[in-house]
Amino acid sequence: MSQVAIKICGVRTPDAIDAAMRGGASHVGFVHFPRSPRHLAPAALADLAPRVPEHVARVAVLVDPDDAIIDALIAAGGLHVLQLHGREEPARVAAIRQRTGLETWKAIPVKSAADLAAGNAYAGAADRLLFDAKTPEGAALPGGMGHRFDWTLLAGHRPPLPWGLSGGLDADNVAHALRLTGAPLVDVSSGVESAPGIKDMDRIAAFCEAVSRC
Ligand SMILES: O=C(O)c1ccccc1NCC(=O)[C@H](O)[C@H](O)COP(=O)(O)O
Repeated sequence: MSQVAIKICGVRTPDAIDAAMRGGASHVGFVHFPRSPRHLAPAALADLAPRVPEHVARVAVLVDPDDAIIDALIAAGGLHVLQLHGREEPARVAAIRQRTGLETWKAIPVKSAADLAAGNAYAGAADRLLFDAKTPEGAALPGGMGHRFDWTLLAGHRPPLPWGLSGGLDADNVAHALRLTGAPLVDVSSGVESAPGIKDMDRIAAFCEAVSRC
């Protein structure tokens, strides 16, 4: 049985949550970013969140959020984790973590080896780094685009805080990614969808199955 934690990100429907639960996901991610096909407003989150069992972490994915939207999402979603996916500096991450008392993750966009080092500045500010593929300049979204980075960059990298791997993962490549990186947590969105924002239950099952075999 795999010890690797699984986050299914960008869920918008009860059946996607149920599929993630059947697959043994440890985290489900709710995206709040109006330009995203996965965007959920607080009211929609409030409808969906109770579907997630208590032992599974509800993660809000946010881009440079202000305190008001953080508070609205926490009130709506009974959140366990805030995933900051914008340009939040360490001081802002630390302030959000301190103010909310929630586990706080910082996404680190990666294209080259130099990008990995940017994560080190978040030691003491964040609870976890999420190494994700850097999306192209001018892209509509800072994540959730199915891009991957060179996973060999992570071989031998020892981040100073817990971490996870994200970006372009799917059922066919996740075992390879885990062999190369040894990631303790994997995060997927597009790779378990049939179209942007549309989760595919069979792909969720296949992804979780592939991770569980590792
Ligand atoms: O998924 C989105 O639409 C999104 C929008 C704005 C900021 C972050 C977003 N997603 C972040 C995630 O956690 C994704 O799971 C991660 O980037 C991996 O996505 P994918 O490559 O599609 O698996």
